[in-house]
Parts: sequence; C-alpha cells; structure tokens
Amino acid sequence: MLTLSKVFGEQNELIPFIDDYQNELETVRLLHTLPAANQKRFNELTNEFLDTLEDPHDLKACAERSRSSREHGNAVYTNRSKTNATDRKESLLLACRLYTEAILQAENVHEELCLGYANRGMALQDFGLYKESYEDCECALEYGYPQKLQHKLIMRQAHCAWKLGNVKKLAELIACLEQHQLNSGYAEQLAQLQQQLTLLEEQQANDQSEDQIEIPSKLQEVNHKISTSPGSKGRHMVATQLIKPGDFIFKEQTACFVPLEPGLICQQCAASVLYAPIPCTQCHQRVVYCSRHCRQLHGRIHSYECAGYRKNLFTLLGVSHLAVRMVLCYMQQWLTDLGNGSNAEELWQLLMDKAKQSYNWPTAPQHLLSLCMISHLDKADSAELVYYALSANLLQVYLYKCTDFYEQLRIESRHSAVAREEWDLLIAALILRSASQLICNGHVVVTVVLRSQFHTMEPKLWREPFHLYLGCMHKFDSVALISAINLPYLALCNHACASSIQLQFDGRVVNCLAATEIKADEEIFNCYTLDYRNSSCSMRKQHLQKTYKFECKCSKCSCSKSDEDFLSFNRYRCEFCAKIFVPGQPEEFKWWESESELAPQSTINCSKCQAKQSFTWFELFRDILALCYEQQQRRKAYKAFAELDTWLLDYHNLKTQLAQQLIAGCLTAKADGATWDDIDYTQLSRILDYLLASVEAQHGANSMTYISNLTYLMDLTAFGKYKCSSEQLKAMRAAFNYLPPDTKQIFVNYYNDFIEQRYAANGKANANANA
Ligand SMILES: C[S@@+](CC[C@H](N)C(=O)[O-])C[C@H]1O[C@@H](n2cnc3c(N)ncnc32)[C@H](O)[C@@H]1O
Repeated sequence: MLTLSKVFGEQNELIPFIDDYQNELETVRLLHTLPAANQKRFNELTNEFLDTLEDPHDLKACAERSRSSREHGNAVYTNRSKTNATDRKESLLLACRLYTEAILQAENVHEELCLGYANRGMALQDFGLYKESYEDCECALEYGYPQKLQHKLIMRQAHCAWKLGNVKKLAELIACLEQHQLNSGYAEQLAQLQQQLTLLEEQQANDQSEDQIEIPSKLQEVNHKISTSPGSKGRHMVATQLIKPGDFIFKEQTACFVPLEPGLICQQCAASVLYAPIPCTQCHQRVVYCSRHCRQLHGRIHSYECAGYRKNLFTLLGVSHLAVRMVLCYMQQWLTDLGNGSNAEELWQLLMDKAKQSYNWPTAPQHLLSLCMISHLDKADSAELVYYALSANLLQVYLYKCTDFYEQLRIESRHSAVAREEWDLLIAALILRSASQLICNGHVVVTVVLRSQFHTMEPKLWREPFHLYLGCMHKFDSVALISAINLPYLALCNHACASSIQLQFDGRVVNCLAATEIKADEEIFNCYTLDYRNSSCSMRKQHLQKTYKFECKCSKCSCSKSDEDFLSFNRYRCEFCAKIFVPGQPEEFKWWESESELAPQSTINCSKCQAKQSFTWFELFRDILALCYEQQQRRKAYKAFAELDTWLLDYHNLKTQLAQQLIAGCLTAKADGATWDDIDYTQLSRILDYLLASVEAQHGANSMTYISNLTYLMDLTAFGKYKCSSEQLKAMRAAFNYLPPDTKQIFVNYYNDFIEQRYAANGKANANANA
C-alpha cells in the first residue's frame, strides 16, 4: 500500500538536493527537469498514489445502511408519544438524527437519499425547524421523490413557508397545490393555508404602511493605518488615535477558508450549529452545507475539490489544502489583466510584478493582498522545502488528472498559447507560494462548540430550536479549532507576545476589536503563538523563529522578568522541603498531559532540594473525579480539591484544569440524574469562582476558553444557586458578542430563558420585600 510518506520519501531520492533556492517557480521546475528515468518514476509515483486513494462508493452497502437507519428512524417517529410533549420532542430529535445518518450513509444512492430527506423534513417540521424542513423537502424533490407523492412535500413546504412568514413562497406553493387532485384531508389543509396566506398578506400590507426608518450603519472609524516604511519588521499596523478596549478596529471578509475536520461546519458560510446537514453525495460525507443555497454558492470551488475529498487527499496535506483553495479562489482574478505571457516564466514574472506593485497598497483587493503576503521559503531548511514542493506538485497533478480545472482555465484565461506543461509549472508554483505564505500569515478560527461536536441532535439537549434545557449549557464547554482561513489584511499585524487585539468571527468575516488600550502611534499587535501567560519566553522564541523566522523583541520578551507571568501559573510547593519551586525543563510544565503512564512520577524534581515529587494527590484526585456521580465521592473531591492548595499555588495551571474537570464532571452527573444538595452547590460555586478568576487571569475574559467556562456559571446561575452580581451578568452578556452568531444565539437564549427571568423575578421579589 502506497502511503504519502513512502511516496514523498522515494520522490525525495529522485530529485536533486536543493541548495540554491531562487523562487517557487524554479523550485517546482526542478521536479519537472529530472533525468528521464527519474522523471518517469517520479511521475509514476504521483499518479499511482492518486489512483490508490480512489475510494469508490459501494452502492449496495450504502443503500442497505441508509435504509436500516431510516427504518430505525421511522420506528422512533411512529412510536413518538402523543401525550407527553417532552418525550415526543426527544423522539423527534432521535428520528432526525437517524434520518441524518440515513442521508449521510446513502452517499449517492438517490432512491435512499430522497426518502431520507423527505422523512427528516417531516421530523424537522414537527420540531419547529421550518427552514431546515423546507430545505429537506427541496432535496427530496431534487433526488427524485416519487411524483405521485410530491404533493405531500409541497404541502409541508407550504406549511413551513407559512411558519417562516414567507408570503411569496407560500403563494407559489398554494398555486402549485391547487393544480393537484387532493384527498379531503389535504384539501382541508390547503384551505387552512389559503386563509393563512390572506392573513399574512394583510399583515404585510400593514407592516409596509409603517414608516420605514433607515438606520444608518455605524460609521467605521479609521483609527489605524498600515505602515509600509521599510525596516526589518516589514509592514505593520499602527493606531492613528487612542483606541479603547473593545473598540472596533477593522472588519475583513475572506473568500477563502477550509474546515479543519470533515463534515464539521458548512463549507460555504462556516455555520457550526448544523441541525440538518446537507452533504455532497460524491465525497463520502466529508463536505456538508447548512443549506442548498450554500451548496450552490460553493459549487464551483467544490467541483475542483470533490474528487480530492473523496480520496481524502486534503487531510494528508495540512496547510497545502488552504493553499490550493487560494489558487482556486483567486486564479481567475490573478490572471485578469495580466498582459501577454506565453510561458510559465513570463506569467510568473507578470504575477510577481503585480505582487510588488500591491505591496504598499494595504487596501488592495483580497486576491492582490494575498499575492503579496510575505513568505520565508528562502529560509526554510531543505526537508521543509522539499515537503512543500512535493505537496504542491501532488496537488497540481491532482487538479490536472482528477478535475476540469485546466479546462476552465483554458476557457477563462486569455493565455491560450501557453502549453499545458507551462501551466503545470505555474499552478504548482502558485500552490507552493500560497502554502509558504500561509505558514506565516494564515489564521485558525477557534470557537466554542458542543462537546459531542458531531451530534447537534444530541438527546436531552434541545427544548426548541436554539433553546437548551435547563442545566445543559455546560455541554457547550469545548473549544475547537474549526477552520484555517486566509485573512491577508489581518496578517499585516505584526506579532507581540501580548496581543492588542481580540477577534470575533462570523463565518467568513472577522471583526477585529481592541483587547487593550492602544495609544495613538502605537503599533497594533496580534499574537501568533501561545502568549506570555501561557508559554515561556524560550518556548515562544523557538516557535517564532522556526515558523515566522524572526526574533521577538516585544516588551514581554525583553523585560528582565520575561517569564514571571508564565511561571506564576506553575508554582509548586515541594512535598519534601516545603519550599516553593517552578519546573526547570520545558517538558515538565504540562506533565499531566503526557502520554506516558510513568511521566508524573518520573520527571519532576524540586529545583530547590532536587527531590523527586510523588504527586500521589494527583492520582487520588483523578480516581475520585471518575466517580463524581456519587455524593460521597463528590464530598471527597471537594476536600481533595481544597487540599491541592498545599501543593499547587495561586492560579496553578493544573489546579485550574482539575477545577474544570470537577465542575464539568459534576454537571454531567447532575444532567444524568445525580442529585445535588446545598453542600454541592456551595462547594461547586466556590470552585467555579476560582476557575473563572484563574482562566480570566490566564486567557482574558473574552477568550473562547473563558466563554467555554462561563457555561458552568450559566448553569449554576440558572439553577438559582449561584448569585451573580450585576457586573458578572453584564460581563457574561458582553462575552457572548465574541461568539459566532449561531452559537451566540444559543447562549443568549439560555440567558434569557433561565437567567434573565430569574433575576427579573428576584428583582421583583426584592422590590416587593422592600415595599
Ligand atoms: C503575518 S506577517 C506580518 C506582516 C509583515 N510584517 C509584512 O510585511 O507583510 C508575519 C511576518 O512579519 C514579520 N514580523 C512579524 N512580527 C514581527 C516582529 N515583532 N518583529 C520582527 N518581524 C516581525 C516576520 O517576518 C513574520 O514572519
């Protein structure tokens, strides 16, 4: 079996040692100008590898699996309770989940797909997800739902259109239904919908008669500029006036991002709360959309990537996936107005001239800003250079062999005289260049997600769409890297180990806000690595040098106590000499995350008396944690947690992590039926105070890590056992603004459903008591 490492290993043997780097084009050219026998073998390896990855659909197995899930869903749906509303909702959600499985498993078996969609649409409608239900009916029709039953779907769509208040659609669907021969039951439903249409039309007429007030959009203050003055730091962002914490600095929208996990987020709009994912049927469920509209908008790009997803090629290639996406997104614009080039070299030169001209033009369109992002390939070591060059070659051959990208290029480009081999060189060089730029300019989107990421339809979670049950907020306590994204304007910010900005992502859009006060003429910094509170100066230096090729001289790195903040989260008391110490070696810092069973006992010595620490308290605590659904064990855990103070000082990293695990474990146990008493509430509230203060000190109150821990505060407050101050409530609501819109909606709803109401009621009770 050919693997990527085998292929790249053998190809590396066939190519010359690259000791004189010139540029991306010349590097790629080396792979195309090998001695004949080497070239033949080199090309064979690429082609064979791409062929090996082909993974055809087993249509029979797909159909069987899909049918079985759908039938299971049907049984759950049919047996839903007619009397108990909560049980009925649970059945509907379980049925939806099974139907989703049926849709994913069907792959491209249309007979199964259309039934899966039709049935999921029915369950979604019953649950109140009308937009999704409408979409599913469309999908069922698209995949060939039997004609004689289509009126059922149209009726469902009309119902959804009514619920969504979409007059135009409702009118169209009613007109369509009027053409059908309907039995008495359906005719009655149609009559009701006709009445609803009249009502909606009247309502719409009234709404329109109200004065339409134009709300002017907030003027975006220009409070910064890009300095392009030459210097070792290159271009950078500078404040032109005082910017206060939370102030808006700029907004950037990208044409180009890739999800980091298959099937996790919508490929077009990056939505992460997917109740009813719509998969591409051709690439083994790896690409999903939140709607047909998103699927259509992403159609052109996906047509070039579908085969790659089917082969699972992109997960093998890391940043080069985003690089090829950049080429797919921007190629057309790059080639426009390019002048006359007849070969790769001339076209490359024209493109590089374009990049040079755009370098001092920070408001240039995105494709040009991207073209002139800096890269450090000239400083890469040979192994790194070869790896990225081989990846670029593989992706270029993929585009030629497995997609119609070249065909489109021929139609769209004015450079018809350019030979195919020249395009090969140019495309591979552009992929290589994009990858090398992304290494030091790309961004990763981090957000709060449901713990069981792939199960939006998790049982006992949703009361209604986007409304959780009481006590379920903590299930959103995970932080995940969801996508890699190209944001060339944001990339103009240079690095400092204390960031002056805070990012808020909304799909393809990023809003950049000030995290701290930035004075006029001060540089605006982003932090490219773990910041000064979460890594030592030498760890940061090493990473920045290796990846970004510069030596950091920021205020945190150049002050005399450059590790003071970091070490403050890592102070121990020695079990033997009782003196306070901090670990001396980098690998000693997060020893509890080590894979090795022996790591805790074997690695940490007190730097004062050199005694090896036993950490028996750690093992003890971990054992109790596993049992925290039992009241007695929880009591032991609270005691053990209090005793950690002896060994772990201040806001120790490990103590923070154990506090988080204890609270999460107890909330999970409660959600699974364990009962808490007053001691539980009091102890957990105390531990939570510690946790939040510690996370705030280490990550800041608007970070995703902090917001993920806020979910515990929200649950405890919603239970009525934690008394939040009004400042805490205000800070909680403010932090929600940093979440992507779909997730934010869930947080805000929970706040309104269970917290706001409680405080409003308490306020009233207090007012009455005072009266
Ligand atoms: C994302 S880019 C920042 C914009 C870049 N200065 C430019 O001109 O395009 C990252 C690169 O900028 C340079 N850089 C960023 N922060 C720096 C700093 N604090 N000191 C020196 N160079 C820095 C490094 O070359 C780094 O690889």
